[in-house]
Amino acid sequence: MPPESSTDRLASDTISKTNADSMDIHKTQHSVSFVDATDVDSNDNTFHGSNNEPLYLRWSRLHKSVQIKGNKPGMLRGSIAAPAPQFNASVQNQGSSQKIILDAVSGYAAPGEVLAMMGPSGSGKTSLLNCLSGRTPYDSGVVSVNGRPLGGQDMKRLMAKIAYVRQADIFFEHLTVRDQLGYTAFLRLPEAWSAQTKLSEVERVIKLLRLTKVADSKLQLLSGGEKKRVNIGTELLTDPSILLLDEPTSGLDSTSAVALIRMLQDLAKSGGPGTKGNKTIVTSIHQPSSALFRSFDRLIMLAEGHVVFFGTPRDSLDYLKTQKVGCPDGYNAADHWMDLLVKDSAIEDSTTTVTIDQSEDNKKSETGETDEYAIPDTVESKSAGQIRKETNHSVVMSTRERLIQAWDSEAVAEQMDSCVERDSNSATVKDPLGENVSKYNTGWMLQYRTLVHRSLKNSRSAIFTPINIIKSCALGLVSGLLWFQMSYTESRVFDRSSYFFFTMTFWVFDAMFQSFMAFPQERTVILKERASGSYRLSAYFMGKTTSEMPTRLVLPLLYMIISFFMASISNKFSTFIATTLISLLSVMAGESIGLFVGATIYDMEKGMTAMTVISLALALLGGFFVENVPSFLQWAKFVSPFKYAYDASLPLVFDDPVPCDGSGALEGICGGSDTGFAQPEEVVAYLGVQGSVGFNVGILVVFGLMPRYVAYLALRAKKEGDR
Ligand SMILES: Nc1ncnc2c1ncn2[C@@H]1O[C@H](COP(=O)(O)OP(=O)(O)OP(=O)(O)O)[C@@H](O)[C@H]1O
Repeated sequence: MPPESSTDRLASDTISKTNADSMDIHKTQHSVSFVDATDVDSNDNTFHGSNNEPLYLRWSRLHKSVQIKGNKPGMLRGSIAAPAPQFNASVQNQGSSQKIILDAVSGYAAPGEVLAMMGPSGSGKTSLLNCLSGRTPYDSGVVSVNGRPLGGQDMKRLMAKIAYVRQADIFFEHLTVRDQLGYTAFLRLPEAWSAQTKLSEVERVIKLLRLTKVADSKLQLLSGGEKKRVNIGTELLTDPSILLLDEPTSGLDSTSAVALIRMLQDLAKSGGPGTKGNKTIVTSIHQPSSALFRSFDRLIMLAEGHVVFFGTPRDSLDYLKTQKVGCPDGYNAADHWMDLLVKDSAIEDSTTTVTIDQSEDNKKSETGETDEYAIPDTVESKSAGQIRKETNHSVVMSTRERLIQAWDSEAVAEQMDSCVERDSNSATVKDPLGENVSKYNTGWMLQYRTLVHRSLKNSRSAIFTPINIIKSCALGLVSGLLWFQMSYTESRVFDRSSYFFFTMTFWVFDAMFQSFMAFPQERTVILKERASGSYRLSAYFMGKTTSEMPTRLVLPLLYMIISFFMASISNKFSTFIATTLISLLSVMAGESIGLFVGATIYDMEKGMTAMTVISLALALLGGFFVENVPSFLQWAKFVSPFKYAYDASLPLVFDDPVPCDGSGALEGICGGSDTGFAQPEEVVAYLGVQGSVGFNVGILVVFGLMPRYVAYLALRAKKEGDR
């Protein structure tokens, strides 16, 4: 424990003030809850009863650590690539080590307030938000909502009730703003609500976030700030009581950043038009301007996973004074905090000094704001510069560590515990997450229908692009010309079979790579949406499979229409239909393999390598290129979908006797003669076809389903926030 000092007094003053605030809000909260409870519409009790109630979020002694794998010495790593040991102490550890990313973190966020989370990069802001939102587990500690400590199952339900706006704006970029919000409304608003009500909610959010002008623009065309607002809007649709935001201002110019934070502050106070109750807002933010810094209701300062301050911005400045590191006049308070807390090897090792006066000036000129603390002349600027000069590494290190040491986390934790205990003993406390045990607001069927609709729209724009249509037509034309008007005779038997091998190979490859490439992008959207309890994975998978099928199949169909008749593969229309269906089935098999690789291998580069090896190996094993596959590899051809697509097509094409023409192509059957016929079954056997058409089609169906199912299981095992 730190020695009794003015620091301690200030910390305990801050805490008791905090507690007093917490008590006040807490008192009012019960009366609000009571009014809300009586005001519930009979149709939507699971929703309004839980989501609109002001919620008090507290956490105490949160601890989280992760396993860090040590670098194994490799040829390169051991020599050139490894950093010099003196610069990177942790890398020296060859085995795995434990890294503490949150250590005894305590605090609270109250309804009607914006809590700003600040700290240098890597201080644990995202990790804390992830834990509070239920996205990632923590090792120990307590998170409570309205005095109810949350267990593992509660955390799952909490995920659906807390809106969490992550740093990255992840959407299906082909959709418009209205589509994005509309689909979210249908997936996440209570099923009992009418479509009209859901659409009016969408319009409310569009208006609230000033997105009217871009409502019908595709997301890929929006600016960074507009995308961020859509991201926030997507979460606000459910009118959540708690809104967590991870650096919502990153990538925004300072004017938009200020506007966004002001909007959040309004939202916290009023709940926004058409909503009930105040919102509890927690946002992480990087170095706001002085004015913005002072406008937050409360701050939590983090450094290396420790809390170094929790309280109001004004108190934070007093606190720093007691620590003898007060913010100099004319200096941005947020920047000052950051200077004290930052641990950057580049700064520590540097002998030159970066002047903060400049960054401050830049900031002010960007925002056009006047700093309330600013004292316009050089005397003060100079003293700020001098202070900055003191921030050589020894001072930075000792100040940060001293601040970590000085903060009495246990006192905050004890206050949180006593509030939780008092609340849980209260007779009026009810389950803040509502009685609904499911984390979904909608049933499987509605989720499936909505996702089919969205996927149809999305895949139509993503797959059915002009460039893909041109590709299919051009390839059809080239193939048609290469195999142009083949006669149905002995000499063209191998050309005919090679047409099918090429066709099946190309379309399986194409589907494999397309679905593999599409998946990493889609996977992040799915993980994000699933983390907020939008839908079941099975609904998504079924929706994707059924909706993308028609669009994915149109392209091979175009190719077949052009090439089949140009090459004169057969003059029977039924053969055209049957072989086209088989090529479509092989596309489904290829897509399924692509999904499997995309879902199981997270790393794009590794996935790409795996795809290349798998696809080429499967094509080679198909039996077309190597006639005499070594006996120990004979089994391997049975794992190639190309083989089944090829074997299923040939009996359909060679269904009439083939006239011998003396070319010797079917030497073993025609014997070099130009009279007589090779019987269909003899031809297909000569070409090495195995199994009946039905059997090969059946195996193709299995290929279309099995890897897809494994991909589903792999995706199920992944959680949002996994790194
Ligand atoms: N799963 C993990 N494995 C290894 N390290 C992790 C993991 N999760 C977090 N960390 C580490 O924990 C620390 C805190 O990370 P976090 O993302 O919470 O920081 P942050 O304050 O949000 O940073 P930034 O402001 O740059 O986003 C970082 O050093 C990060 O590398």
